[in-house]
Amino acid sequence: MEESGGESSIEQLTQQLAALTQTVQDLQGGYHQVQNQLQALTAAGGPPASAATPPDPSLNPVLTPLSAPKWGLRFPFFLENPSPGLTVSWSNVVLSSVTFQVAMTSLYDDPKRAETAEATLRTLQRGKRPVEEYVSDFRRYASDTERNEAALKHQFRLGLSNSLKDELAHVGTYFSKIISPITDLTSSLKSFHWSSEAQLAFDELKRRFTTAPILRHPDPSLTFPVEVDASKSAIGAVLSQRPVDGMVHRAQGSFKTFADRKLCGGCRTMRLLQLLPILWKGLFVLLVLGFVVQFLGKRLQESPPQTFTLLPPFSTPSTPTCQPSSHIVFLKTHKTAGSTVLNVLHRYGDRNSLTFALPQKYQFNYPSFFKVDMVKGYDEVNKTTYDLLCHHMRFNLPEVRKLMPADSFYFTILRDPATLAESSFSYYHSVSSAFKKAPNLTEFIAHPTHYYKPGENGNQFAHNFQWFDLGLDPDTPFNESLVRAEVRKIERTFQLVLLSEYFDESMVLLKEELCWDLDDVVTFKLNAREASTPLEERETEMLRAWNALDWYLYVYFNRTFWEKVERFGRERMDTEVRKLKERRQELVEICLEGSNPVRANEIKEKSIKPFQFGQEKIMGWVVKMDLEPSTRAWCVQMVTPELRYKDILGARQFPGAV
Ligand SMILES: Nc1ncnc2c1ncn2[C@@H]1O[C@H](COP(=O)(O)OS(=O)(=O)O)[C@@H](OP(=O)(O)O)[C@H]1O
Repeated sequence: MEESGGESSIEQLTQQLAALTQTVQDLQGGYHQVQNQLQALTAAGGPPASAATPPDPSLNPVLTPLSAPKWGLRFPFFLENPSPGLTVSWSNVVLSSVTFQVAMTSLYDDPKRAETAEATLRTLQRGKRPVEEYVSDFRRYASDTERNEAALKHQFRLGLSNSLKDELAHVGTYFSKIISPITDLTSSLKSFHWSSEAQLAFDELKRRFTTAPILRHPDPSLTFPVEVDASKSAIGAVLSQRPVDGMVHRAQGSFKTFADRKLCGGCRTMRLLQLLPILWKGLFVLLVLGFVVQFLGKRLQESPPQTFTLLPPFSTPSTPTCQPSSHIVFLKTHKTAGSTVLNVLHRYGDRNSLTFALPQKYQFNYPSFFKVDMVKGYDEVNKTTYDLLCHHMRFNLPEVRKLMPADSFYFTILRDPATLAESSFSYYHSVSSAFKKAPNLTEFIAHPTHYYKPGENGNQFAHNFQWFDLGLDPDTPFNESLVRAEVRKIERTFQLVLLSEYFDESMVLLKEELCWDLDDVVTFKLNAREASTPLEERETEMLRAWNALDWYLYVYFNRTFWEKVERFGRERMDTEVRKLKERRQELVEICLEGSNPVRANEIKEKSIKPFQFGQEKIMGWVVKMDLEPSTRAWCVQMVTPELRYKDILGARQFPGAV
């Protein structure tokens, strides 16, 4: 858990518990008041108040741990009416205990509680996003009519997750039919066209989201599922019912943040919508929640902090306005600063316990097309999904979609094909048949077709390299309308295309899109060569002409990049880039010996030595030794080379695997 201010997580948890206990007392007070009013009414001969049915003592709730979480994140406990003969349940422990403390002590001894809570914590740590938050984001977008029109459409364009579709389907009987013109747009088989039907569906959806919900009484004869959710920074529970109409009816919800950052969607205060008829059960829910808070608190206190605490924080966290993304596809193109971007993703996933779709071995069988069976741990039957997919591959969208959640954020990075070709020539000289045949770069530039034959070994490195990585044919003759059509398809898939020449601006846009913090995207340059060969202007032009498909791609996304910067605001971008550079400098001074990268042989620590390949010297960094351990761990993460970090993540994700 991240520290906020000087308050420890356990102190915050204790406060949460105290607040919950207070709420329980309030509920008890409310219940007695209602009882008194009922008695007064009955004594006066008035009609019994149907909304305030007193709890039936025969409805003693039972807490049942589910064998497997049914809806991903949710949720381990159900309250049910017991069958005759059922033995002691936790609820009985809670309800018959003299004090809350006594009840908690008994609960700690229950082995099932520990198992279930641990499983919950594991699932929750994966950082999946609850449907409720998605929906509440939607509501927020939808109600802010003018300004967020584009944002709402964008949400649809990203694709709706299955759980969200489920949730939306419950909003109205014909709802799924209503939105089908929009959900169809997310199909990989169709191109994205915002039709008039989509607009109508969109308007209807918006109307439904912004109209008030209708309250109804819960049915005391039915089950009340308790949905519990927690992350490192918050915990929440919702009591709901799914009566015969099949719709989810939320009865009561509580959401508490442990620290005041970034949980905009969930910063809801306790709402007691239908308090009276469920008073008795509501009381129980809060007791359960209290125990979960205590338990998680104990766990968090026991586990070592995963994030740095002694580095000075960059700035006071701002008021949250968005929800951080944790489902991400990054197409790591070659020789485009992808390793530096990858380090950002490795660190973020590592610190937030996200799951990575990792290659079985070194790479996803590059240069073959990506396939799901190349992913470690992928289970065809259970359709495993992952939070992050970010290692080198030849892109293959239908296969990627099989294992990445529908709401994943797709992005990639491009570089001017001329400088990329210069880097590629030196790096892949020994593995590309075309490069091997050419006596030097100048000769290759002068007569590329003399050396290059399509399909020969390693020749993807020598011609329209980025086009190839994107899953397209690098030897397609240039035809503007066909190329434009392909590029538009790429644009529909990737929400953001970064440029390695504008790396800092790229990181600011990325941070903005993912709703991350500045510290998440601060980097040291990785995988850089000691020296490069400067290109003459004419050579640059010739390399761009030889790689015409890549050049078209680059020019197109250069334009969209700067349009994004315009929308972001030029001045704002300048300010953010300045902050990023300042923070990088600060971290250089904290973490590194010297401010320049060094050759591998000058780095004594084996785990951070840069991987060497090809003719050139690949540079790395020396991390200061005399740092406080958590600060040092942070610094080491920032310079850990790609393959080493991949192995660390693999070992964590598949403990015991060879
Ligand atoms: N922050 C930043 N800004 C600009 N450029 C950067 C940055 N980080 C890495 N680089 C340059 O990217 C080149 C390495 O790219 P990759 O890491 O994608 O290479 S690889 O395909 O993973 O081997 C390599 O380029 P060359 O030095 O020309 O080979 C790096 O210098």
